[in-house]
Amino acid sequence: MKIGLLTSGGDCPGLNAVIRGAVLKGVISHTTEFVGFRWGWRGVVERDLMPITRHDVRGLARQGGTILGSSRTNPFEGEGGGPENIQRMLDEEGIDAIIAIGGEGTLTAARRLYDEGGIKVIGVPKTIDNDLLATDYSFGFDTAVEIATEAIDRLRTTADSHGRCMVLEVMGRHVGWIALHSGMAGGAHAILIPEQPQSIEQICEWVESVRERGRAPLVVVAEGFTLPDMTEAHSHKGLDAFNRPRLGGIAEMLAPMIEERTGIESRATVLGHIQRGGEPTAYDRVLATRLGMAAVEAVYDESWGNMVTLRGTEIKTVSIAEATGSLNTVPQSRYDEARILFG
Ligand SMILES: Nc1ncnc2c1ncn2[C@@H]1O[C@H](COP(=O)(O)OP(=O)(O)O)[C@@H](O)[C@H]1O
Ligand SMILES: O=P(O)(O)OC[C@H]1O[C@](O)(COP(=O)(O)O)[C@@H](O)[C@@H]1O
Ligand SMILES: [Mg+2]
Repeated sequence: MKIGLLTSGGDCPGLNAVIRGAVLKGVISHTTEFVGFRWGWRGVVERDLMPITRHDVRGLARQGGTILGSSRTNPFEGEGGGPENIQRMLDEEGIDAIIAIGGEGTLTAARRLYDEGGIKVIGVPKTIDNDLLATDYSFGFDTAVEIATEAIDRLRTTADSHGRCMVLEVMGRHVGWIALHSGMAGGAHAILIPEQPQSIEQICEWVESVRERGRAPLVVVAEGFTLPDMTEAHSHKGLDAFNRPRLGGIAEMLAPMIEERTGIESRATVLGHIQRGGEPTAYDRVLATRLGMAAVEAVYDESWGNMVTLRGTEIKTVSIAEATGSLNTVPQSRYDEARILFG
C-alpha cells in the first residue's frame, strides 16, 4: 500500500503531527509506503511529490507549519487537474490512496474528486477557527487560544499602567470560537464575534462600566465581527487566492470609535498569523497524532470519501459531506454564558 499525503488551505500548528502520526501508524502497524504531495493540491496537479520515510518524521510532533507546504490550488483546474488526470497520475506513481489534510475547502475538493471520479481519498479536518461542524475540535485551535490568551494577559498589564482600553483582534472569519475561549480565559470585558453583532453603544456601555470600577477595559474581537450597520466583515487587504476578502482591521476601526465616544484612550492590537505559527500545544499534538493514525486505518478500511473526526474523546469516521454542509458556530447559550462576565 502506498499513500499520498497532502496539506492544503491555511496552515495551523499540528499539521506535521498528523503527518508523523500517519507515517508511524502505517510503518509500524502495516507496511505502508508514503509520499507527500508538495503545496497541497498543487503537488497532485503538477505531480510534485517526495517520499516520506519514518526517518523524515522524527521530532515532527512539535514542529509548527507543514513540511509539505500548503496552497489554495483547485485540483479541478490546470493541465493535470480533474479526476481523470489525477487517477492516471496516481496509477503511474503506484499510489493507492490520498489522505488530504485541510479545511472545508480542501475537504469539499476531496469529496468531489471521490464523487465525480472515484479517487480514493480520506480527509483529515483542519481549522484554526474551529468552524467545522463534523468534528468537536480540530488541532491548531487550542494552540491559537493559548497564544491569544497570553496576548490578553500581556495587554492587561500595559493597559492597567495607563488606564487605557485595549482592543485585541483575533482570527475567526465566520465563527468566534478563538475570541470566545481566549476572552473567557483572559477575563476580557467584552467579546465580539461574527455570530453576535453588537452596537457601538453597547460596546461603549461595557467599556465605561469597566472604567467606573477602576479597571482598564479589554475587548476581544474576532476579525469577522460586524457592527449592525455593516453588510460584511471589515476588509481592506484585497482578495485571497480563492477570491475571498482578506479580513483584518476591525480592531483598528473600533478603538478610535470607543475613544471618541468614551474619552478613554484606546489602542488596537491585531494578533494575525502569530496565532497560526510555532509549536502546537500538547493537546493539539495528541489530537493531530490520533487523527493521522486514524486516517491510515480509514484507508485500510477503504472508507473512501470519508474523514476522521473527534467526537467527544473518541476518533470516529464520518462522511465529508457532514463536515462541509454547515459551520460550527458559537451557540447562543455559550455566548450568553460568556456575556455574564462582560462590563
Ligand atoms: N467546491 C470546491 N471544489 C473544488 N475545489 C475547491 C472547492 N472549494 C475549495 N476548493 C479548493 O480547496 C482549496 C483550499 O480551500 P480553502 O477554503 O482555501 O482552505 P481550507 O481547506 O483551509 O478551507 C481552495 O483553494 C480551492 O482550490
Ligand atoms: O491569511 P490566510 O492564509 O489567507 O488565512 C487567513 C484566514 O484563515 C483563517 O485563519 C481560517 O483558517 P481555517 O480554515 O484554518 O479555519 C481565518 O480566520 C483567516 O481569515
Ligand atoms: Mg476554508
